[in-house]
Amino acid sequence: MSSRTPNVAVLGGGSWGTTVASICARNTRTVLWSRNAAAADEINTQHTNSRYLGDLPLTDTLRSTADIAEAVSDADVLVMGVPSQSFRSVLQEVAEHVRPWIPVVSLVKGLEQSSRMRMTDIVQAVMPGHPAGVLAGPNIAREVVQGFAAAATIAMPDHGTAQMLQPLFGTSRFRVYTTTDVVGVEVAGALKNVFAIATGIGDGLNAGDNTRAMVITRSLRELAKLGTAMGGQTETFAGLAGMGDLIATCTSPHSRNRRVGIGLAQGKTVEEVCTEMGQVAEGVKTSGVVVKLSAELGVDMPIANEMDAVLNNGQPVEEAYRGLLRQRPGHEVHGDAW
Ligand SMILES: NC(=O)C1=CN([C@@H]2O[C@H](COP(=O)(O)OP(=O)(O)OC[C@H]3O[C@@H](n4cnc5c(N)ncnc54)[C@H](OP(=O)(O)O)[C@@H]3O)[C@@H](O)[C@H]2O)C=CC1
Ligand SMILES: O=C(CO)COP(=O)(O)O
Repeated sequence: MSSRTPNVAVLGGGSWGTTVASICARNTRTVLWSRNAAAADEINTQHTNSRYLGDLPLTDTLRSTADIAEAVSDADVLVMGVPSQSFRSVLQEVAEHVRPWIPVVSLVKGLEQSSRMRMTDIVQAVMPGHPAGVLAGPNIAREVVQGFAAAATIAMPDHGTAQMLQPLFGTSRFRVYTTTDVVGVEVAGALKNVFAIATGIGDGLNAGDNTRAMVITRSLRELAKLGTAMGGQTETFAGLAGMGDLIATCTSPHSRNRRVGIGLAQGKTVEEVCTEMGQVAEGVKTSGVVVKLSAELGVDMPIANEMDAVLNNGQPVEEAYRGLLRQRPGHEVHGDAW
């Protein structure tokens, strides 16, 4: 039996795909696919990805290519790091080149707009038979590349597979825990982005620390209610992928989703903020999916509803906060209202 470590292929050369690939390259042979040939070349020769991570140095053994078939041809693990709305098309493009039954790990924190599907459901639809899971947690990319201590959880349907993957993604400063709650981790990662936009609006309106804490805490409750209704485990929402990531994204100056909220509060349009950033803010598209799912499942989500109204129906941000404040607070734990 071969004792070599598994080969990893990461698809998506943005901030997070590059960061995770750089970590994996410390542990095993890793190839990063970027659709941008110049970016792939820069990673191979300069060991940087300046468009997304400035001059932060990447692991020098990380290899990058713009040829997707080459990237995955001898992969034992496939890692998906393209944004949620491109996830299906990239997977379809690569499916015929991937070895049978290798595990697929999603890094993605979003839901598909057209189908309302989670990324691991898309894996099952496009590549049935491959074990599909997710890596998520409070992980602002540039802080992870810089080597500041952080933690994430890897969720796979089978705990043995999660344990097999754990050492590929972890380092002494990037602590990777394991779980089998794929749904909980995936839903938590997608939903926190919507609430980070809400928090950013509050910050952009200079509402203060108490307001931010109120919005984060009540957001966690909405996130956990929808997450459990979708099949996630309650404990997951109090963990790294739930509360942990909600705190990081709702408070970090680096969060793209929080920056969308701040920009809206400053009078910019969603399009203006997104163009300025030049990076994905998954919460913008996830907001509409969340309200449809919550209506289908009968879960009351006042904050998410207000965000959908702001992002997709042109509601002024001040009116969103006024709308929430008009609601009478009920029982903190058992009540329906926010
Ligand atoms: N950044 C972070 O701190 C974290 C992000 N995430 C999640 O990771 C996922 C990826 O985000 P992130 O890396 O941050 O995004 P970025 O905006 O930084 O980069 C997106 C990358 O995806 C590529 N891409 C976009 N569409 C396609 C497509 N159709 N085909 C091929 N490549 C495509 C872009 O290529 P190009 O450059 O050519 O446009 C770019 O390389 C998101 O779901 C995000 O929520 C999770 C944890 C942390
Ligand atoms: O998911 C993230 C941190 O865990 C990154 O958040 P943003 O996409 O808002 O930057």
